[in-house]
Amino acid sequence: MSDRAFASLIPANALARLAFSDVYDVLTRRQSNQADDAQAALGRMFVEPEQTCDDEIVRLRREMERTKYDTDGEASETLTEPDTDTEKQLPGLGMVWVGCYLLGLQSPPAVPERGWAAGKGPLENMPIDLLLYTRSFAKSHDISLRNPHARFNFFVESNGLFIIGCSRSPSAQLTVNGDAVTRLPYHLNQHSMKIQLGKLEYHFQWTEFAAKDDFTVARRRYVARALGGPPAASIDVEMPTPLPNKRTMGRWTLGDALGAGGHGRVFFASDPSGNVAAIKVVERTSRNCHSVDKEIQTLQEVTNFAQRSDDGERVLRMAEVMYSNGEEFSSKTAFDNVAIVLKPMTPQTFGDLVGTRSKGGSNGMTIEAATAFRAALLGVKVMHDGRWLHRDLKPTNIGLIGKPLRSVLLDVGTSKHIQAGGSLRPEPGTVGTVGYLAPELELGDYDHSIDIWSMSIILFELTYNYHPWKYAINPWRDGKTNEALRPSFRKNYQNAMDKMVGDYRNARVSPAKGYIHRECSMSASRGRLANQNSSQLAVSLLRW
Ligand SMILES: Nc1ncnc2c1ncn2[C@@H]1O[C@H](COP(=O)(O)OP(=O)(O)OP(=O)(O)O)[C@@H](O)[C@H]1O
Repeated sequence: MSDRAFASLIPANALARLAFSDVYDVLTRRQSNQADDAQAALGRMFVEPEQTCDDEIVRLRREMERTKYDTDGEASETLTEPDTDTEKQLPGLGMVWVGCYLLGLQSPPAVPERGWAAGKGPLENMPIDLLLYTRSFAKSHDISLRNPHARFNFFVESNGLFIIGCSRSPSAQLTVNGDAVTRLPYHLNQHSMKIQLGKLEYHFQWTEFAAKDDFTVARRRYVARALGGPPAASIDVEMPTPLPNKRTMGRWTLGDALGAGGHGRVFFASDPSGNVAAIKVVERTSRNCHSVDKEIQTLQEVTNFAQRSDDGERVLRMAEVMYSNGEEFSSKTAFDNVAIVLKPMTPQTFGDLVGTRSKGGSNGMTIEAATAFRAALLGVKVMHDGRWLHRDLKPTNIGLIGKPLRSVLLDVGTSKHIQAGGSLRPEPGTVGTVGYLAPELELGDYDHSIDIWSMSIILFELTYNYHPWKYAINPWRDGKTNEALRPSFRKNYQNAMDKMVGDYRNARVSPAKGYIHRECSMSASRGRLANQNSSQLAVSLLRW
């Protein structure tokens, strides 16, 4: 089999296997004088070097013989009582060419915009890329499909592969995994899928080569060149090759994990229409069911707010929630799964930007990171203008999507609405991530400036590629071990400030060399830090 084919279509039922063998016989018999299209179709067939005896085909042929005798008015033999002569002919009856059709970019379809056409052939006037059956086979086996019956092609926006029916007629039967496919593309988003064209059944399967980078690179080039798709560099979300071990939730098929947190795992997901989303799968138990329900309620409120006030789509939204055992948690079941569908799915996060150095050897963040940071601040502004506090900003909770990069605030399920001019009481241990949470979040009343604190630490990381201090526990929580870390924290904090102030001169000369605001001299005072200046640091970027 070609090691550069990205997918195969394997005849699954006896009729499809027999049709495959028949096509191969016909094409190889006519090989010397056949048209280029038929030659190309033959090249898309992988065939084992020797014929094999297929028991089901023996049965199929005998059944056909019997029906023929019946319709001809001759006495029929029952299938269970073959005579000895027929037994002797059995191996001959069942001998077929075994193989599959291959889809590969080195053998593109005759008309790339239409994709690989599958149907009856060979025909003089119409190129059929995947020859499923011949004209005479259709007649003798009563196959009435449209011609071509289906096509395979790539979505230009995402490079995902789809199949589409070629006729509006309800009799033009095409199903994938039992779902009827019409004139709308059906995304082939599972490693192995059952495709049925009338009486003919096939297994569609992605190959090992499809999981390699070589394939994705070649696919990008092909889609841009042959289909006039956007240049590879401007694809928002590129469809990954489906994984062999599939997991489905409703209409969604899950792919790789995008991240994991204290409350669940988040997966890439796609649906038959080619939509993509991030799905957070949370295991609900009697211990956490209230916090899960609370997170979903908050996600819904933030989504409602974002739909009204977030035109730039800078804040994550919840599209739907799926419950494995109904919305109410039942104490009879020890646990159930809740799948939260979130949009957009962002292929990257700020976690990927930390550590990327600007080209040319200068210190400081890249222009790309600076632009993304500014965009993230605008997202924070959208939330704050609507009196929402995010409360868990950190590099992995800020997604990046699109070209140019757009920043999206993720993990908004622990956000909190605040009254105008009001403050919130701390609930230590319930929200935020050590390393990014502002001291007052667990010490005293707090307001929106806790998000500015977190953004300032992210800014430091983007600029210098390391976190200014690292502790496993929060120095600003009550408790002896925690409090013992405070002198060390103050020292690290001061070092960070000194570094930033030292770089200030460069930053003023050229913003590309650093983003230190003149007034950014955060100082620790009486156990509570004045983060006013870090907020100015962030605000100054908004003006930049
Ligand atoms: N829409 C999305 N697109 C891409 N990645 C995402 C998306 N939503 C979440 N993630 C990734 O999954 C990670 C975990 O998701 P989330 O933060 O919602 O879970 P969590 O349990 O609340 O995590 P934590 O306890 O660390 O805050 C995120 O940090 C992010 O990297």
